[in-house]
Amino acid sequence: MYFQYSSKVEELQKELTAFMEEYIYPNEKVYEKQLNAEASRWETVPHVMEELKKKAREKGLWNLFLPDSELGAGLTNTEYAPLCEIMGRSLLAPEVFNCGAPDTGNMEVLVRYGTQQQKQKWLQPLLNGDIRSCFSMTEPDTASSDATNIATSIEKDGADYVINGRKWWSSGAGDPRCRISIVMGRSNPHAPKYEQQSMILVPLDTPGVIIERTLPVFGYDHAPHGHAEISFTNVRVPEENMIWGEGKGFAIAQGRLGPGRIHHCMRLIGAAERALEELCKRVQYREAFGKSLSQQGVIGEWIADSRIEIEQARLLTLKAAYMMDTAGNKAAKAEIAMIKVVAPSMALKVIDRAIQAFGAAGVSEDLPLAALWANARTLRIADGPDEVHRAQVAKLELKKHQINV
Ligand SMILES: Cc1cc2nc3c(=O)[nH]c(=O)nc-3n(C[C@H](O)[C@H](O)[C@H](O)COP(=O)(O)OP(=O)(O)OC[C@H]3O[C@@H](n4cnc5c(N)ncnc54)[C@H](O)[C@@H]3O)c2cc1C
Repeated sequence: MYFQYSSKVEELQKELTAFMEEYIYPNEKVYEKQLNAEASRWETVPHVMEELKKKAREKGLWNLFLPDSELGAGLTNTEYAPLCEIMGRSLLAPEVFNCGAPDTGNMEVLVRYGTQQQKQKWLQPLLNGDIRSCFSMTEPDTASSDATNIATSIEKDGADYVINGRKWWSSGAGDPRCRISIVMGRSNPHAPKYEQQSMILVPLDTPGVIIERTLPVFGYDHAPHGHAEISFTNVRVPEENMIWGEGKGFAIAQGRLGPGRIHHCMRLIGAAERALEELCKRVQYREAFGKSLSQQGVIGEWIADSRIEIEQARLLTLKAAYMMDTAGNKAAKAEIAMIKVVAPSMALKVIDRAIQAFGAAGVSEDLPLAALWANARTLRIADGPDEVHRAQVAKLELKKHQINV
């Protein structure tokens, strides 16, 4: 095993860290202030965001997630992991580097499965950071952790498809720059179970698409990004909007969700690192009962456990990334499922200890900890709940040790 990052990655780590310190952390509060100064938190994007995007792009810190070197930075998953981790230290950062969800997953879909026309119309503006996108799979009325349940219909009608259904938790749909959704729905109800669903491109300004509301997460509205409930009523799009072909929804999901899931895990490690750093600084200057908090035995244990848990999660993330690079996303499914269980729980524990060490300040919005915790908690559900990933790991393990009964 070789644990050293390449010089290219080390250089990018340095540049990203410098950018975070100079531009991201000082602008977290500026972003919130600009958002709150608007009449509505949903209608405009704080101008500091576009300024930061411009700076990041000028410095070449742009589309780092895309392995395709003509379109992205040409980094492997293993190379991208430590960089994505740095971005995960702030909820503001991923978008600044055009590396935010769900756009990254949607761009990967278009790169892999899109037609030339789809790429020109939707991929290029996404790569440029000119528009944003959302992904609409989950439905309020179906248990969406099992995507075979997805009930939204996609019916062929002449040279069009007509979509009817209701989605929710379409992240990013609240953003005024969000123009397009990749919608998953049932196009072939009589086909075998895993060939019934398709993914289709639906511009959000198509008649019949209505954003009904956005859903807050533990009280955080995540404006202007948001998580939207969207109704689709007789929504008509041309047949060329179908991605790859009818019935390919599951096949695309396999390609899309692997990278998306591991990116979340990489960012969670960064969030945990930031929390641990804040904790360590705090406990050295804060005194209670005659000595600094760092001298209270239990706090030393929190610090040690946090460091141990972060390192474990990072190694598993890198193993998953390595498997994706060398054996492909499908072959890496056990590692992706494992890290998707490990990373959110690890981050929750580490961030929670930091919150505790800050006392009441820890749960306030003066610090980023509460928001980071809320975000990490959603990732035990979003992109598949823990239980489903554990079931996948168990299934693969049992397959390895099959006996005849
Ligand atoms: C902040 C956030 C952002 C999201 N963004 C998006 C998005 O952009 N696009 C999108 O389409 N969706 C998005 N989602 C939705 C998310 O992917 C789904 O919530 C998730 O897949 C679970 O589906 P469900 O909510 O229908 O839960 P259900 O399917 O109803 O499951 C409920 C619970 O049942 C249990 N369960 C399920 N299966 C099993 C099993 N096999 N064994 C044991 N227990 C089980 C689990 O505890 C699970 O949490 C987002 C969710 C959140 C919270």
